[in-house]
Amino acid sequence: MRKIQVFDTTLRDGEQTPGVNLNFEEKLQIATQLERLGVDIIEAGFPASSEGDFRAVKTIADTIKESSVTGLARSVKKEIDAAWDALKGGVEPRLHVFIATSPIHMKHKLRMTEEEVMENAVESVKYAKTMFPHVQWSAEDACRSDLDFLVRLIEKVIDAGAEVINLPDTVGYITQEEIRHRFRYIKENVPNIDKAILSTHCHDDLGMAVANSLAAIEAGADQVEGTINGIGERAGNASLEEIAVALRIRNDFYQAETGLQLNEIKRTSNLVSKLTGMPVPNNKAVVGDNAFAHESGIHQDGVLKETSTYEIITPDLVGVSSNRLVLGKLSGRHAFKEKIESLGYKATDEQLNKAFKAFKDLADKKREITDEDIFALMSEQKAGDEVKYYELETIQVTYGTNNVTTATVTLKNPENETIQEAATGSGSVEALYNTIERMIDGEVRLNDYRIQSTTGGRDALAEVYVQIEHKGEQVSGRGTANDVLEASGKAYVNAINRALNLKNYPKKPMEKIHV
Ligand SMILES: CC(=O)SCCNC(=O)CCNC(=O)[C@H](O)C(C)(C)COP(=O)(O)OP(=O)(O)OC[C@H]1O[C@@H](n2cnc3c(N)ncnc32)[C@H](O)[C@@H]1OP(=O)(O)O
Ligand SMILES: CC(C)C(=O)C(=O)O
Ligand SMILES: [Mg+2]
Repeated sequence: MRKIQVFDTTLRDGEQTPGVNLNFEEKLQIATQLERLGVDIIEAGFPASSEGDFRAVKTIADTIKESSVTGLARSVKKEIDAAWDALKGGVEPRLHVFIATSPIHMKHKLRMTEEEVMENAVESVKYAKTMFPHVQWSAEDACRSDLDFLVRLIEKVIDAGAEVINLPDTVGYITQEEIRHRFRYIKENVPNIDKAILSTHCHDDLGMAVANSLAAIEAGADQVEGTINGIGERAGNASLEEIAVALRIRNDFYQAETGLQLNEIKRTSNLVSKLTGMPVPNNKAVVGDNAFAHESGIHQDGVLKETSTYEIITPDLVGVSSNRLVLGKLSGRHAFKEKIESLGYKATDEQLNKAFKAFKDLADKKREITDEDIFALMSEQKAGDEVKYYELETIQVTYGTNNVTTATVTLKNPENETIQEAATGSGSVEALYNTIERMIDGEVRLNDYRIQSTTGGRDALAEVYVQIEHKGEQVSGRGTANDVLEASGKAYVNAINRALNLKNYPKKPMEKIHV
């Protein structure tokens, strides 16, 4: 299997992300994790750009032992000197020096001719080689540069001592077909190309950075450059974690692999996200929160039967502890059953069907159903196995700071008749409970009332717990609903029914159980 060198530029190009500014300690922390991840080369910064970056590159070079550390410099002697000062204490110091080679950049930015660029590039590589054992040379904007100019230039730069030739797609412009053609053309036409390796460095302006990097690897690039989470200048760089995982999962196709410890990927991604303040989108490949989450019933059923039906990457491969079945309105019975069993509930088919219906009703109102929601729902279901003498049908409460609070309730009574009543109270819950008390047989004494939300978030369920005394029985009841008053009403009626169950109250004429 071909080995692809991984060149990580999270600390240099990644730091060029608008809004990202890593301090010295943060850079060192990320470099240490990159070393653990097993990247071959860490580009730690641009030593001549500031004192802070110089210090960070120097400390990283002096500290990191398992990866080679490099720093970027323009084709300018004093920047190469600064890079040497920062990098010389490291293991096999390596310089990354660059100059732009496209007509647009040469004419408008550098204001140099092809000959001047060539002379400058060769001189800077020769100069760097007087100090550095390893020199990488980059043709900035290579993917918009004239190919025959590049062929002539690369030959000379290799003769000057560059051992890595990087051909960046600086502005994220190229397509896969074109990048393959470029890399093959350079390989076939630069006479001394076997003295160097080719590197690819793609940007994501058209969302093709990873695809283009893989295409360049297909066409002979032996080094790939990118950043963790794809951060970087403008739309960012190629995501190294995506490339490494694509090479592993599709090594049947690419016949190439990196030496990364893939199970360090998630941890590295989290660290970079935290320290740069750049959130990872939930749907991001490999490291997004949803990368191993399954929402719909058909997918969940498939995954429960055999994960490979819908997962081409196993979560543990990239350091994610497990996949996640997200329960929501598109989930099916298999996933629901798996969830309630994992929470310790056993259910007959009939109980499962009832609970599943209640779950679907809830999922229609709530985006994601959490374990706490399932607990609440299942404890209601258990209560649901008892006879429901009274069934709450509708509640209407009018409350105003200057009005008397009034509740109107519709109930189904033990005779299966629908009855309605209204009463007032000093607050909504009191009005509600006064009303219900008027509608049932016997007095109710409320001993305890507690309310809590099952989860965080505005759409969390309210769970109400009550303790009452009714017909000489001390019982508790629970109710769960999106609305606090509905949950309060349900808890109260639930407790009343429990008391009646304990009393073996006469059965309803036609038992009808709602869930
Ligand atoms: C594609 C990339 O990502 S390249 C890396 C980009 N990263 C950075 O620029 C971050 C660090 N940069 C810096 O701190 C500063 O830009 C410095 C210290 C490098 C230079 O700062 P200044 O001297 O103030 O120049 P400034 O940045 O305004 O302009 C860039 C100059 O470098 C020249 N230049 C650009 N690339 C190169 C190069 N590879 N080699 C030589 N000169 C170059 C430009 O033509 C321009 O020259 P001019 O002043 O004669 O017009
Ligand atoms: C400095 C070079 C390698 C670069 O970042 C680019 O061209 O995108
Ligand atoms: Mg770049």
